[in-house]
Amino acid sequence: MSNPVRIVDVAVGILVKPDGQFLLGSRPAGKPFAGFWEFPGGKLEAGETALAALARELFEEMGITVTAAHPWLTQTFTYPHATVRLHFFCVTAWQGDIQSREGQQFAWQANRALTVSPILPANGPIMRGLQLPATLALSAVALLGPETWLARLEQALANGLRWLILREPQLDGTAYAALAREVLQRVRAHHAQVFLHDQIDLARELGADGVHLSARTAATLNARPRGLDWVGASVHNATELAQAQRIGVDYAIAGHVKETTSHPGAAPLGWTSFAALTGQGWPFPLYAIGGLSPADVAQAQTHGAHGVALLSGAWQ
Ligand SMILES: Nc1nc2c([nH]c(=O)n2[C@@H]2O[C@H](COP(=O)(O)OP(=O)(O)OP(=O)(O)O)[C@@H](O)[C@H]2O)c(=O)[nH]1
Ligand SMILES: [Mg+2]
Repeated sequence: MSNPVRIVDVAVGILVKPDGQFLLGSRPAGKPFAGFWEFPGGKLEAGETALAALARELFEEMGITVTAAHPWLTQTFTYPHATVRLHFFCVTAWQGDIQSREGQQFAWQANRALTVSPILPANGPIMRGLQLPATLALSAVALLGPETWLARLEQALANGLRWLILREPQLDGTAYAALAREVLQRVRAHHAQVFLHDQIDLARELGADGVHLSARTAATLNARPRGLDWVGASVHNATELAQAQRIGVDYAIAGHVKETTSHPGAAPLGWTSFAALTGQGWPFPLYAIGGLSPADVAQAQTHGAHGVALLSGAWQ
């Protein structure tokens, strides 16, 4: 008789400092993968929620009391010894000094400059997800006209804009390609990243950082487009999220959350339905979109988002 696969639920905490550094700990001797680096956390007990397990484990392992944490993403990974479902949380505030209660070492790490290794095998996509900024901007040529928007773009770059999706469905192929060339040149000077919208071949040709897929285009793909660093998708429901997962996106944008002038008449999801979607546990970070501003980041995160995607809100 074959046993059904038993899934071990694990709550994992990514302690993040305001400067973006996060904490890794070394796995104590005697456990599987001893000496590997991981985020603190451990298995859920019977009847326990992931958030309660997180608080208990972080207190047991490091003596801190979690005071602010939001769900981030969920990864399922099969090891030789077990299949684990890792419920990752971003922990942004805690009380107490971090103590090594299990003989583990701790190290604050900066993304893309890890000084410790090896990391637990399941955690690769996590490191990538941690590179994503809290706000993504969508271009607004249609809204503001090319000159005003390019001027606002310069301003936003000077103010720290890092990721831009160039989405201008009103432009024909030639005009879009010309804009993409211009924007890539400007944005590069600021070490920000540009994603082209639905234009996979053009993104490769121009060396853009990635492609952002409409839900409609994502639905036509069987696999992640090759040769691009980043692939994201827009989604509106669980079916589209499942398709995004199938093709292996790095992030998704879900909405729209509030009423927005760009989708007049379409009923907004609202935060409750948004949280129900994120709560299904997707293996990539999710951004909320639709009538949002940078001030909505914290609220989006309490509803399971990584951050917010902004259209008009990015250019004010
Ligand atoms: N804590 C933690 N566990 C992870 C991470 N990534 C990952 O694959 N795991 C896996 O999750 C599983 C459970 O984690 P754990 O060993 O910390 O569980 P625990 O604290 O309850 O330990 P215990 O059973 O000895 O009491 C292990 O199979 C571990 O390999 C991670 O970043 N942090
Ligand atoms: Mg543990």
